[in-house]
Amino acid sequence: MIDTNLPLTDVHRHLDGNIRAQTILDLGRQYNLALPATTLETLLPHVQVTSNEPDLVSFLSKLDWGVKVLASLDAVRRVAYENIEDAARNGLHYVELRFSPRYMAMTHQLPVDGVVEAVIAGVKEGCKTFNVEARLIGIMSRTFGEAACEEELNALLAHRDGITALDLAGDELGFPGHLFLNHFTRARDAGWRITVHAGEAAGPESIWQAIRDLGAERIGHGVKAILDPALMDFLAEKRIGIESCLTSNIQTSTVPSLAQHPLKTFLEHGVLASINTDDPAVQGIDIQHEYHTAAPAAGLSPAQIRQAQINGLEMAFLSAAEKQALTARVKQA
Ligand SMILES: O=c1[nH]cnc2c1ncn2[C@@H]1O[C@H](CO)[C@@H](O)[C@H]1O
Ligand SMILES: [Zn+2]
Repeated sequence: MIDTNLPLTDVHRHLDGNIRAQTILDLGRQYNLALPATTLETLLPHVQVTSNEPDLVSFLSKLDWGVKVLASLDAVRRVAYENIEDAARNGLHYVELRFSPRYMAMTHQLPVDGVVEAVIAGVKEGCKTFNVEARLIGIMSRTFGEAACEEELNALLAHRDGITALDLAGDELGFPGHLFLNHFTRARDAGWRITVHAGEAAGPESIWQAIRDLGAERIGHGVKAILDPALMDFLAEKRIGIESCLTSNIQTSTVPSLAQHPLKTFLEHGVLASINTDDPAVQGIDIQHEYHTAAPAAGLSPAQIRQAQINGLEMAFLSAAEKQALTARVKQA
């Protein structure tokens, strides 16, 4: 199902939603932290989704143990490095990793800009070791409000050259996009690309708002676009990328079943949509599962799955020359 002559990408993957359970155990021991369990088997239900959660916010609480063990900047560097190792193991040639530095810093009061620096360093080292190409997307966690997001943005801007784009994630219903207009103006002024989690918990108006007011060139999830025919046309015409995450949308109860997922309709409508993971370690999935199991269950034909793979590269926050170079490297291999 995956075309091995084409780059395999994942452009929607949370670095801090992809901390290995084994690493949570290791760091808990290393820093003498109280964890809810002491073996991998008994820890898993606390750090992984075992059955679908009733809503997005319940799902998101599953990420908390991963960041609670980040007791030092070394720990942050380790999880960043392991994210690249995992990407390589999953067969990814290119990955965009997004992370919320203030969320990662919160439990142990790490310096937020230090977290940004440690993530950049760990990813850079990983890319060299594992021959994976990566870009970083800074997340503002909307769940903590406008002031916290400003702090988060300032820390990201302190390392602006190591960051490619800005995103807004967390509780979409509780903290709508209009609260963050100034934040996104600053991000665009810094020359960053923009993607926004929208139309996951809230409706199509949230997607319109992300595009028109926040400057989003891509949308995370965008599931609710299906409810608005004018928006569907607009997305297709303007080549706005939709970062679909199939299994995630089931686990958050955003979509009742894969058979009812709108990705197939997006592709039929000519929308630039791709297949991505979201929070693979928390979800207990990887990109291979999304292509080989979730996509067929969502009704995608082999040709549509291939189109989604092509779209993933087109949507990537890379220059045309960088995309060409990546394609050439994969063909040669
Ligand atoms: O599927 C999702 N939808 C919305 N926000 C998410 C999702 N997965 C993770 N985060 C949020 O992203 C930040 C960590 O990178 C956290 O704010 C987490 O709650
Ligand atoms: Zn996400």
